[in-house]
Amino acid sequence: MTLALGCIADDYTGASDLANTLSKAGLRTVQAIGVPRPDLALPEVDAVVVSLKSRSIPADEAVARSREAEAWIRARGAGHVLFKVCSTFDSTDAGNIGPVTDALREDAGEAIALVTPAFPETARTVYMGHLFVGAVPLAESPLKDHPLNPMRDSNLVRVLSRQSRAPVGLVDLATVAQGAEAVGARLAALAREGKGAAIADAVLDRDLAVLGAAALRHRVSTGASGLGLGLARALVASGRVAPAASDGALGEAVGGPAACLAGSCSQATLGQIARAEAEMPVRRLDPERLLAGEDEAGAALAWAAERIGAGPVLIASSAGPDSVAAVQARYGRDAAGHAIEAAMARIAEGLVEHGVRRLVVAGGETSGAVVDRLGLPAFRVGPEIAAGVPVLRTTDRAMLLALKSGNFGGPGFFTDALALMP
Ligand SMILES: Nc1ncnc2c1ncn2[C@@H]1O[C@H](COP(=O)(O)OP(=O)(O)OP(=O)(O)O)[C@@H](O)[C@H]1O
Ligand SMILES: O=C(O)[C@@H](O)C(=O)CO
Repeated sequence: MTLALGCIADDYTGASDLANTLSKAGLRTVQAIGVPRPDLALPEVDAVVVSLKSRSIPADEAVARSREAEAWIRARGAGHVLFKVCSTFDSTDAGNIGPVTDALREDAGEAIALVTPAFPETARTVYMGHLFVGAVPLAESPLKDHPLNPMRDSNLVRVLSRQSRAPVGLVDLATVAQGAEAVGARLAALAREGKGAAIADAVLDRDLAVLGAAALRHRVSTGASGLGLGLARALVASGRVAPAASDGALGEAVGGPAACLAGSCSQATLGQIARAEAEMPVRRLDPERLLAGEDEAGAALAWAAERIGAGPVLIASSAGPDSVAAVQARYGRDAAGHAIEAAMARIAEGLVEHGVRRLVVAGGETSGAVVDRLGLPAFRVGPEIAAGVPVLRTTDRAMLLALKSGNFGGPGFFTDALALMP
């Protein structure tokens, strides 16, 4: 298998978002969980998205895991590696977008890396290096209250500079509007000034097509699904990939009980859980009891076991910013997050033991914990439920999943997802 494009995603939901975008753009794509083992049989594809759980771990570990993924991808012939980060640039001053981009750029022998989280389809746009979420700057969006990486600065040149070894420049929209040659010239000029990365503006899909064409002339870039779209279009336009129709077919129905798990505390997910309360039984975990050592997971499983024969259920730990802040103040941010993720993973495992083969998970870290616990090696990409969220089918067993990034999906997401997961 020779890859046209290799991608390293810093979380599992982001990886499925990217796999969905690449597949819609005509690239035959597989999402692998972690660096694939040598004995993993993968179908013939144009692109592989290696999913890591490296967004919120120490920077040196994120760099080491990303380098392992990069070595696997390069050994399969990919000329370009895209490091997939969140469209809301989720990170802290300690990393991990800057350190991983620095490392991949150095390994590729490049002077500068193009970086853009723009994804207009989900209303993420970048202008003058400032990231907008819908109509508001990042720092005024709900991301300012993210449980793990509150985003309080909308200027990505500044954000990335604080995490990077080399200074960071800007490719502004006026340059992008002049086309890929102009972007290439600007990158070269910034590299001569000693910049190691450049935030690129983009507000429309046509800007992404320009950035994709410019990025493809280099061996590495960093961005969200929007840059993936640009790269896919450039690969097709260059004739390096013959576009495949993505028919969204995922084989036979799986059937049996279905369940949803939510660990995301994003505003979008909170609204989706509220809506689901009118549509299916919903159980809310009590984080205080869970962190105090009570068996909340066991109780939730017993609750689910009584109901899943009759229809889907939803189990959620999600809470609003005030109660998240209270739990974190008492138990610590990371300890609270990890304990809740571990409980969700245990619940997922128990649900599968009770016959669940159709599972919807909301939240990147939560999805990572669940997928790891279930030991799922790779997914094929099926129909799109909402922008950035496809149905996934495991390559090694008959199971359907949807891994939803916290902020994605419409108000009826859980029911919408299950309707596409027969
Ligand atoms: N009630 C709660 N109080 C404190 N932390 C919580 C609570 N519920 C969930 N968490 C933690 O908050 C974090 C949510 O992160 P997760 O990545 O799952 O969602 P997200 O950030 O909204 O999604 P994405 O990364 O896809 O945007 C997890 O570590 C989770 O365990
Ligand atoms: O880019 C996005 O917004 C998503 O794919 C994601 O990574 C959220 O965690």
